[in-house]
Amino acid sequence: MPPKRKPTQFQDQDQNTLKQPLRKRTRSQTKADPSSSNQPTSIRTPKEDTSSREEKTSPSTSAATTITLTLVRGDLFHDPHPPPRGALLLHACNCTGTWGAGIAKAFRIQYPAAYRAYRSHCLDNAPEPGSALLIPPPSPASSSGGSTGGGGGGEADRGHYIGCLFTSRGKGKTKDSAAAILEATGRAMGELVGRVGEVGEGVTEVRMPRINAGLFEVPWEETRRVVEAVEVPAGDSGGGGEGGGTAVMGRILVVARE
Ligand SMILES: Nc1ncnc2c1ncn2[C@@H]1O[C@H](COP(=O)(O)OP(=O)(O)OC[C@H]2O[C@H](OP(=O)(O)O)[C@H](O)[C@@H]2O)[C@@H](O)[C@H]1O
Repeated sequence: MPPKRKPTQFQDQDQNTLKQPLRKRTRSQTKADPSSSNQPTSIRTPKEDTSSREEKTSPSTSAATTITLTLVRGDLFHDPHPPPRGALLLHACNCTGTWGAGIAKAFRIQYPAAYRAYRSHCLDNAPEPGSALLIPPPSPASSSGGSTGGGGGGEADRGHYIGCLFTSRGKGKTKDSAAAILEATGRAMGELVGRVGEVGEGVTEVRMPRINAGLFEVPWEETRRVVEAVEVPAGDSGGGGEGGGTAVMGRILVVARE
């Protein structure tokens, strides 16, 4: 049952001051996830001055926990430090099966096995906007097979999960409207929270770029409000590890290049 979304009770903290980048790591036992045979798991249904300081934006506190976004300036794949093993990297995807430009293209080059999993999912299952796909780290064998001009074998060593948020059916000129993208973003994030709670006990931290803010042309503030209204079930820290499970989805690092 995906977590509900609360009406946006967005409380901007000091929007214009960014502090030092995060240094903290969320360490957890990185256990192999027994339920993932390296197969992606799909889900049906359904900042601001970015100088090199961090801005914590969190919604008003209430009994229910919602996602907190922490903005840091830098490059998703390198700052504030390279993603540790078990990191979950999210990005906004179209449903057509292509990561053709922007950060999606960088993902395709650096995570060729994940790209193949995403593409197969699109071709085989025709995902709808508002769904999400959680792709576990590949096994060494599967990530060496084939490449889309990418980083090849390093993918398995890095041990990163890739999270695809299907926020628009189309891309480029056929992308969905901003309103539709925002609506799909909330649902997709909610579904991903649920999925990470079910099979993501190996996830050590979650990071993403300012999704939808570039090629999808949706103002970042709008996406941020939607994401910070997504509920995260309190207390579930996954399969007994030090991290992982639903709780890790409660604190997402947003790495903004500009
Ligand atoms: N290394 C990096 N580190 C940190 N931030 C980085 C970065 N590289 C770029 N950014 C910034 O991250 C924001 C969103 O980056 P994007 O504009 O790419 O994505 P979007 O979410 O708006 O749109 C998705 C569609 O774009 C793709 O292209 P195709 O349709 O395949 O052709 C997909 O497949 C979808 O369809 C922008 O602020 C970029 O400046």
